[in-house]
Amino acid sequence: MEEFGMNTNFYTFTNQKTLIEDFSKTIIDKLEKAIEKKGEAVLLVSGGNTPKPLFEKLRTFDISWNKVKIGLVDERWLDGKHEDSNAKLVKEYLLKDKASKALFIPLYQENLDPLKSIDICSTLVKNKLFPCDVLILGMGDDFHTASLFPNNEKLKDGIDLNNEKYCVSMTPSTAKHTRMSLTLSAILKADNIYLHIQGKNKKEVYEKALKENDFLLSPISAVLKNEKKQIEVYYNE
Ligand SMILES: O=C(O)[C@H](O)[C@@H](O)[C@H](O)[C@H](O)COP(=O)(O)O
Repeated sequence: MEEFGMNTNFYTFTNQKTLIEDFSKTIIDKLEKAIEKKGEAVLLVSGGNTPKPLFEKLRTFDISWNKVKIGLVDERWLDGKHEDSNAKLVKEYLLKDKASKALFIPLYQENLDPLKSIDICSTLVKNKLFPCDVLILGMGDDFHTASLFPNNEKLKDGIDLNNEKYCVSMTPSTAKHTRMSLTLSAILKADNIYLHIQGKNKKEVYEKALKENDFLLSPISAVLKNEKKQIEVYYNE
């Protein structure tokens, strides 16, 4: 079932399996079209639990993964071996089987202080991961997306559409670890932007976010209500 909002197309699936079947095919189609057109494709993914079955499905597709660059929409600033690292999550769930040939571009750099490395990370993301063909967001119950967290002093920079930097770093009050995140302006540069959410609770948060105009309280609302790009929302109960 499809519902069309201001800038959002909302696709509801009755279960995770049917969503993953449909969503993975949509993503693979975008990647293949990019490879056909440019000779390469860029996929940026978020962390969390929701994308795990999607990653496991994506890696089964037989496409030219050696022409796909995979990066992160955000990272907890941790060594790639730490259990909470998004790089670890991507390596464990996505960069296997057919997709093992993809080129992964990590955000975390051991010798950098994230709070002082925004310019370094922004340059890396801009030069190595953009133009971006597919960007997949998740959403927290606190209305965060990527690592753009509410009630955070750095969020203003993170969602300022005039901020030309591609990254922002913040230490959330509602989640563990200092983070490096793409900024809203970077996220909206992606050609195809998806929000992947699961469970009735997330649906309620999503519906509240559509009505919330204070983006400092609800960063996901800054994405959903943007005036530049269509957001494709994939949801199953
Ligand atoms: O690094 C992260 O934590 C993610 O990028 C984050 O934005 C995630 O997408 C949401 O927190 C949803 O996480 P779940 O899918 O686990 O609910």
